[in-house]
Amino acid sequence: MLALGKLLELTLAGHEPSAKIQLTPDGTRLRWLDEGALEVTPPAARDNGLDLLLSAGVHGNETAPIELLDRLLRGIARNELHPAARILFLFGNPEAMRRGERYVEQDLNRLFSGRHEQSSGFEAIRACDLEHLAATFFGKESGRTRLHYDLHTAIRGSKIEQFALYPWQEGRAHSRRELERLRASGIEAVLLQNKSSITFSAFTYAQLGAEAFTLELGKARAFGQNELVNLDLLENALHALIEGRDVISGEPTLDGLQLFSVSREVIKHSDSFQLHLPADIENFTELEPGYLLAEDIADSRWVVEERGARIIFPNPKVKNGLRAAILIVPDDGAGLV
Ligand SMILES: O=C(O)CCC(=O)N[C@@H](CCC(=O)O)C(=O)O
Ligand SMILES: [Zn+2]
Repeated sequence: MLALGKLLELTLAGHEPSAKIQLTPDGTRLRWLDEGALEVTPPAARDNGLDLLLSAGVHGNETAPIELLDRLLRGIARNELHPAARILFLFGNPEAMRRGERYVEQDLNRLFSGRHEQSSGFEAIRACDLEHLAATFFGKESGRTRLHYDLHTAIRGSKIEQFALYPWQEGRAHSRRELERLRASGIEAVLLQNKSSITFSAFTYAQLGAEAFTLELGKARAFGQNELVNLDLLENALHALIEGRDVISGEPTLDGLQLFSVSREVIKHSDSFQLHLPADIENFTELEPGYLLAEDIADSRWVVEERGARIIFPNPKVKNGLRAAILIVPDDGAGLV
């Protein structure tokens, strides 16, 4: 296998490859760009016009998606997968990956869309670098298709194991076609965002015009302990995307895909913040109207008012000013185009 196919090994060891460019026997070019960043270019005759950004390890302890990208890249480097798409592989936070931690100083996935400029330190620099890598990859050329999957796993268990978060931008509708493809990739639910955000997928969606998603693929575990996370459907879909084959076999459908929208984000404002949920509560647990969800400074209270409300990503340990949970409600998909 070509040495650049071992991007994960190189990244975990903190090594730069001696050869930065390599060619597979079928003429695919691999180019190392930066720590944890590798561009794949198919031979011109096979290029189908898709620019596919695949990222994982934005949270360093979310290893199942990191291992998935490693398998894909090794498949390309072994000449087993034959790309028709241009691809940018990114391991988001190499230092956190080496430490097996979500982040080193601060959550990298809260530093995009310029937020890194108001901050400093390791993750702020990396967010700036990732923005540049993504912007350069997608380039200025119009007429190509831009797609970004930012792969994650969640801190806690979930009633719905594999789900997507679809960013939002003023004046832009969510695409039914993209959701049909996600459904065919094993994604069971999609959360349609309704305001801008400072995550990586929100950046590529709103600033770079890509179709972009955060994919949550099960519970975070250490390297080598992901046998309970079944990514077969997604992996097959990514093979198809990479090789320019249809992901959807048969009639496209949204049947079986649950849609939700954000009702409210619970923001932690102070050290007095208290979240009134059991520590082991699962994502997508339903909460009854009237339930006292959280309390914070100056007697502020979060009481559930919505019918059919569910909770995701509850985390009272986030830094002040950040999202400590999301209350979501079912969505009928009327806004899809
Ligand atoms: O399990 C949790 O509490 C967090 C899981 C996680 O890392 N989720 C992403 C979602 C990003 C998005 O909102 O698109 C995150 O919080 O960064
Ligand atoms: Zn994550």
